[in-house]
Amino acid sequence: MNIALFGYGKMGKMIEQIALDRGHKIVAKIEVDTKEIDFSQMDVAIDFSMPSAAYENITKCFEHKVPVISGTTGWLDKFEEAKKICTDNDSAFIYASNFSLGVNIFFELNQYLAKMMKSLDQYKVSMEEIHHTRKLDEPSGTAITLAEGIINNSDYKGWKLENAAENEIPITAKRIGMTPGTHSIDYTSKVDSIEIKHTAHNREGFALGAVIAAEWIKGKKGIFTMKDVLNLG
Ligand SMILES: NC(=O)C1=CN([C@@H]2O[C@H](COP(=O)(O)OP(=O)(O)OC[C@H]3O[C@@H](n4cnc5c(N)ncnc54)[C@H](O)[C@@H]3O)[C@@H](O)[C@H]2O)C=CC1
Ligand SMILES: O=C(O)C1=N[C@H](C(=O)O)C[C@H](O)C1
Repeated sequence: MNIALFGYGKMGKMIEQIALDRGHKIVAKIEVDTKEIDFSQMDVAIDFSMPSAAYENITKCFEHKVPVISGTTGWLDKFEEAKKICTDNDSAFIYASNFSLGVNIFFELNQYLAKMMKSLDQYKVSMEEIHHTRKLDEPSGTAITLAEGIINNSDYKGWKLENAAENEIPITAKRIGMTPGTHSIDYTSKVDSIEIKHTAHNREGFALGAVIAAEWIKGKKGIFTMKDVLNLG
């Protein structure tokens, strides 16, 4: 399959390595905003760029009917517009705040736990995410997906990084060294705590998930999620 990489930083390079190992060809590596892109050879585009660049990269691909796998976080204020442009152009799209298999299982576990905790008022939820010091956005996209998973299955109404109200989930974002990505959710009462945690040991899981998603989307039209790709029901 011919893959175009939008963004050739830490993730772009890791994705290239995995895609080549799986027999794919990299037909473009785009690192800056440019008008001279040849879309004709692309079967799928994978965007791991920057919050400020993702929307334009993704929508340009849709206009050329190139399916997109998007992993860039911090641009979701334009998500609905991007989905509309995908549909209008009969293209295909998967966005995931986290492409790793482990985190996608963790998303399911988080929702299941939130449902069980819903009626237990004595427990208060909180979340912590830790990433490397070069990360541009906070909280992480993964933390936002986790917070939405709790909100959709409980009486919590939102999330906040600081000064969370009683019905909001407090999120602490820490930036430490080279940390690839650690997310934990804690339910604490006066007598005990329950904690679930996912720790990425490196970036390989994110990159493999993105390449698997690219293989899966080839030839499809529409808007999908990693739940579809991984058959998580
Ligand atoms: N969904 C997931 O599983 C994961 C998502 N991410 C997200 O992916 C994004 C990239 O992460 P990293 O590779 O670690 O960052 P990075 O900073 O190492 O790489 C970003 C690259 O984008 C390039 N870039 C800047 N403007 C561009 C443009 N207009 N078009 C194309 N490329 C452009 C930069 O030159 C840089 O090489 C971040 O938003 C991060 O949060 C990171 C890991 C996993
Ligand atoms: O920027 C990163 O590195 C990561 N970003 C994603 C996020 O914001 O959740 C996924 C992963 O945690 C690594």
